[in-house]
Amino acid sequence: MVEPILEIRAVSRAFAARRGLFGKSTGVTALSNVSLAVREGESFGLVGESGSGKTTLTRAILQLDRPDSGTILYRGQDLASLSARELRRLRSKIQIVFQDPYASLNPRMTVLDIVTEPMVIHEQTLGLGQRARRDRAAELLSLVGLGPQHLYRHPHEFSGGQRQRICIARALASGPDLLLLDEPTSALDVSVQAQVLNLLCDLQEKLGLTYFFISHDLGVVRYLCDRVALIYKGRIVEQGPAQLVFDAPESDYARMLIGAMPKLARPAENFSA
Ligand SMILES: Nc1ncnc2c1ncn2[C@@H]1O[C@H](COP(=O)(O)OP(=O)(O)OP(=O)(O)O)[C@@H](O)[C@H]1O
Repeated sequence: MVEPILEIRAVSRAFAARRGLFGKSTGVTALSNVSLAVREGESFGLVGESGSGKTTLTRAILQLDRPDSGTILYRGQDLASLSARELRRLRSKIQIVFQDPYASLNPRMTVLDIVTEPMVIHEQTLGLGQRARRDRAAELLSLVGLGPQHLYRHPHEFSGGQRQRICIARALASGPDLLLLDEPTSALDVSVQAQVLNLLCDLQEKLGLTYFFISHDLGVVRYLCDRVALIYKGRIVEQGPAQLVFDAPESDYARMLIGAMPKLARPAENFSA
């Protein structure tokens, strides 16, 4: 079998007890024995309601937080065993697009500075000089449907959808093969959501990207993802091919989620532009 690009093996993470009402200690188990594998070139959806552990897992994949136990492997390499240099290189291969394109762009920076910033951070790996970085930024903008005339503008001059395109261009700047998409369309109008989702599909096809798509929106996940895992209170309650999970859910939680969203029946109608 082909080695997964990303594998999560039995990852658990608890957070220290907080003092609750009446001085009672309350610990939080954010992730409990989570295992999943993402195959190269696929879109894998992680679906769960607020507080189910999605952000904690994402932070662990990005090495911003360490699990208490378990292993995270990128192309078979245990992230915990990498040297600082190897980790830097790895960070150029795994990038993230956040939910809110308004909050995730520095208003004082030009689009050129925003899109070239990862090229500067990963200069050792990419070896691009200033001129090459500018040319690459223009190429990336064109790839996401913007033009070179946008390079010297600031984020406030763009719509939400355009800002998310800039975020996607920035995420692609270091040449990643795995994109973590953290609710990338949920802050956008529905019509714009469809355009950004279509752009993500096109980019995946053109660049052979793998997507780890984090969402609580089952319609979006059903539209975009090949396989899906449902997470509830830090545990994976069901995972498998998206069609199977949506058409014949096995767990009560999956049935409840899917049953609560009747408009999902024909997702293509909702999203085709
Ligand atoms: N640093 C922390 N300290 C204490 N508890 C935390 C911390 N980070 C997360 N938690 C708790 O861990 C659980 C999982 O949180 P997490 O943010 O991973 O969920 P989520 O699925 O990403 O939610 P959302 O969709 O709202 O972002 C929650 O109960 C949360 O309160």
